[in-house]
Amino acid sequence: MDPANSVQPGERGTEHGHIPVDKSPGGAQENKIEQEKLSGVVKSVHRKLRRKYREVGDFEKIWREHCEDEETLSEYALAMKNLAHNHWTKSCEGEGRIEWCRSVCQEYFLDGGMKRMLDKDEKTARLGTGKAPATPPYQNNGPHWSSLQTGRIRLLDVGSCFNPFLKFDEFLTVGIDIVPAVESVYKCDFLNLQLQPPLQLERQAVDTFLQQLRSPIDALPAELFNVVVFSLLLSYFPSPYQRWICCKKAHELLTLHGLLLIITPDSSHQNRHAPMMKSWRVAVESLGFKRYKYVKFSHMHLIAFRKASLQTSSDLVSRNYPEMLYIPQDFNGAEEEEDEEERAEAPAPLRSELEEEQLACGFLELPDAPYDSDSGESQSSSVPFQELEDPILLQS
Ligand SMILES: C[S@@+](CC[C@H](N)C(=O)[O-])C[C@H]1O[C@@H](n2cnc3c(N)ncnc32)[C@H](O)[C@@H]1O
Repeated sequence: MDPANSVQPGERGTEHGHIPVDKSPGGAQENKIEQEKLSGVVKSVHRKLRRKYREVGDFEKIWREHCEDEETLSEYALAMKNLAHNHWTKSCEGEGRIEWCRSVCQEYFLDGGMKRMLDKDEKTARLGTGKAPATPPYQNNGPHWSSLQTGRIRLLDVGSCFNPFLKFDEFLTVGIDIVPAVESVYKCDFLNLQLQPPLQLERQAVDTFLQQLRSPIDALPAELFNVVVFSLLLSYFPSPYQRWICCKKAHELLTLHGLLLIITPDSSHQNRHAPMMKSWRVAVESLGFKRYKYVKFSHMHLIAFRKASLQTSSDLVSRNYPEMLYIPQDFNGAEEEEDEEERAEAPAPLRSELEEEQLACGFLELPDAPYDSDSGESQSSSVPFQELEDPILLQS
């Protein structure tokens, strides 16, 4: 039986559908080979997109062709689902990106985090002007902070693949993907999603609207979601402009004070790509967000932004904000990509335990970044959900 085709935990109405991983010595070896094969499929799609972007330059054309390549897309979707369900269970447990998203939402919407942030904003405004704002921020036209304690948190998971949030009752989850790996995810190209005026409906009616969505989704009303998740999405795109379009759309789709959760792969030490993270922060905040949380796990950055304003302030004439959403691979030349391709095709050398762990996180690591055990020890597994000191990002 192809494990990727069996019932999985992300499916509507199913739970605990994990395929047991064969832990016998021979089985472990086979698992490893299988895992390498799967992460190879995923990585090669990313590489191919980057190569085409380098050669052709027109990201819209490349994207159109990519979305028409159904064979590659289906292979990718199956590989991704299989990796997540059957191979990332043990080694990456401390790296639970989905659990991190869940805990941030819990703290922000249900345990008073949003109220604390709004009180802080009010205090800052008071200090700035010397008087209290005419309307306290949480009584503006966004949702009253306490109203989110009833009702479910409306969550849009972009690039959902296997719908990992569906199993959590506190969310009314809408998973979208260009190639859904499970039936409960709606087919939708977020880059080309049309935005409509916001619904003028009561909460209950909005929930009903969301529960009645049908695949494919081509358009959605603005200000519909409390949370938008980009988990391992932005690095899929070869162009920073595509990442920018996504963040801008997320801003429009969120209710005031809603959260944008961005998870992006990076296996290096926290400080190695700190300038990149700072650059992302400036770009995303220019859209009307404020950073709420940041944490570095050993294989990824996890950032929560809250929509602090309905307006965006990005003046694209004075600063090239889209370019600020770069990733290290954007600067790879053809040669570096070819080297990577060759390395991927070469027979697997013997690996240390550490390298095995990195492999378990498959395609996550950035190409030039050696794993740094300091970061793993001090930032990840032991305190996975705590905000950690982030000296560089705090400097702006
Ligand atoms: C690396 S996978 C991440 C899957 C999942 N979010 C996770 O964290 O494991 C990236 C996913 O984004 C999807 N994707 C890429 N571009 C997209 C777009 N424009 N609209 C919707 N989904 C997209 C891909 O098909 C793929 O399933």
